[in-house]
Amino acid sequence: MSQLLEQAVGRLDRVVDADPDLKDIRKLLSLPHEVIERELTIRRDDGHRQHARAWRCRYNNLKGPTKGGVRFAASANSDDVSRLGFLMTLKCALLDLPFGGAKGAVQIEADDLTDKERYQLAETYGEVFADVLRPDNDIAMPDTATTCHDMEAMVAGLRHRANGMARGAVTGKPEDIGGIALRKGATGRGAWYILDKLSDDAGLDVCSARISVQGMGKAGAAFARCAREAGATVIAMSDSSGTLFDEDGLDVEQVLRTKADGDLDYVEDADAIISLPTDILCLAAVSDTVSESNATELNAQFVLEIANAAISASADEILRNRDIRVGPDILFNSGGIVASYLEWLVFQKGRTDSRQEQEMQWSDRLLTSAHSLAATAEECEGDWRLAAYLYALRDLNAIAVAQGLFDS
Ligand SMILES: NC(=O)c1ccc[n+]([C@@H]2O[C@H](COP(=O)([O-])OP(=O)(O)OC[C@H]3O[C@@H](n4cnc5c(N)ncnc54)[C@H](O)[C@@H]3O)[C@@H](O)[C@H]2O)c1
Repeated sequence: MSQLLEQAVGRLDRVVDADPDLKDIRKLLSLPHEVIERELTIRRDDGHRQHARAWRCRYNNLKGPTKGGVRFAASANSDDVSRLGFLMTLKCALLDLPFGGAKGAVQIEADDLTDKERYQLAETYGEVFADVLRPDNDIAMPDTATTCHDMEAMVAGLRHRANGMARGAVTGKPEDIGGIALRKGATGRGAWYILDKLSDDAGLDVCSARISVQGMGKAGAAFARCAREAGATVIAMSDSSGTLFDEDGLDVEQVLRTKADGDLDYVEDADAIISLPTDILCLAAVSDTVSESNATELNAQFVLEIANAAISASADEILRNRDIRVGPDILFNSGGIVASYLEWLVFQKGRTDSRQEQEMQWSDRLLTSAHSLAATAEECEGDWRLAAYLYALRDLNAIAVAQGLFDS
């Protein structure tokens, strides 16, 4: 097994210690169902061909068709794609969605591509995985560095390969081809919504909290906006180039506008945000941000993971010992997958509920899962990571047992 996946699956050992009945499902989840690796070729604007490795990991389909984002990243690899597919499996179980977990990636530096080349990249991903991506088998959606425009190109690619259910095989699409308005910013808004609903359990007054947000992309920006709108003070924001800080609070809209113009005036390097004194630190950038080497530097009361696998298992233990509570990724970044589920339902049902109905379904689903986590946490001395994994594993275990997958 590869290192990243091994570490992620290794976290399940604590879950089995808490509930030994889960040992069979832990074993079943230790390897992906399938990881498909293919070569993808695009024609650059100067005429030369560029080849790239592309993956689709269908980690587990106990609960239904697999679902997961597609990222374009120079650092993408099979191990990371599998780890993220594993986390998607747990997330769908915790949220009680009828999906298994998946993830896709293309190993490429997307920032180097022109708009035309980028369209071709997403379109080609759709073509190359047209035999896999179907609404009843595996459904793609946006992820790091991919947007609704990439999803539109992916739908076009599926269609080129006579995939007649292309719109149902991709969510996060623009609204004019079957996307839903609710999807925009759903991950960051969902993180804020859950934090607000669990604030009493966390011992936080979120509306008067001082908050730092690492990452100013789709998720971090939406979270920072919600925090500001609720009256919290966003004292720091960062991206890959540096950190902004103002003790009296940043003007989030102004920061995001200035970032769009490429004109930000950073006061610290990108890593500085990790150790700034704050009530809530929101990690909304990349995986593996907090490890054993910097977990002792954190100066926050509560750390919230929007980025998948932002905190390593050993860092989790350090934070636990320091009484710093962690809001785990599989709950706190689930606003996007729930919105994607509602978009997929539009294709399944052939009709769109009103925005208001969709908002209600979205918030109900998040609230139910937040309450499930809080109830399970009572068994786990308030450890939300353990509670989230315990709930998810029990759900998957019940299905596996009902399907007769384990020897009695
Ligand atoms: N957007 C979603 O719907 C969604 C859903 C679930 C999980 N996530 C996870 O949340 C994270 C962010 O997703 P996104 O969609 O906002 O991605 P994005 O690509 O839109 O934005 C990522 C942001 O992180 C910043 N960044 C990169 N390296 C950094 C560093 N070292 N320090 C500070 N900032 C850094 C980038 O500059 C950018 O602002 C990813 O890990 C993603 O997997 C996103």
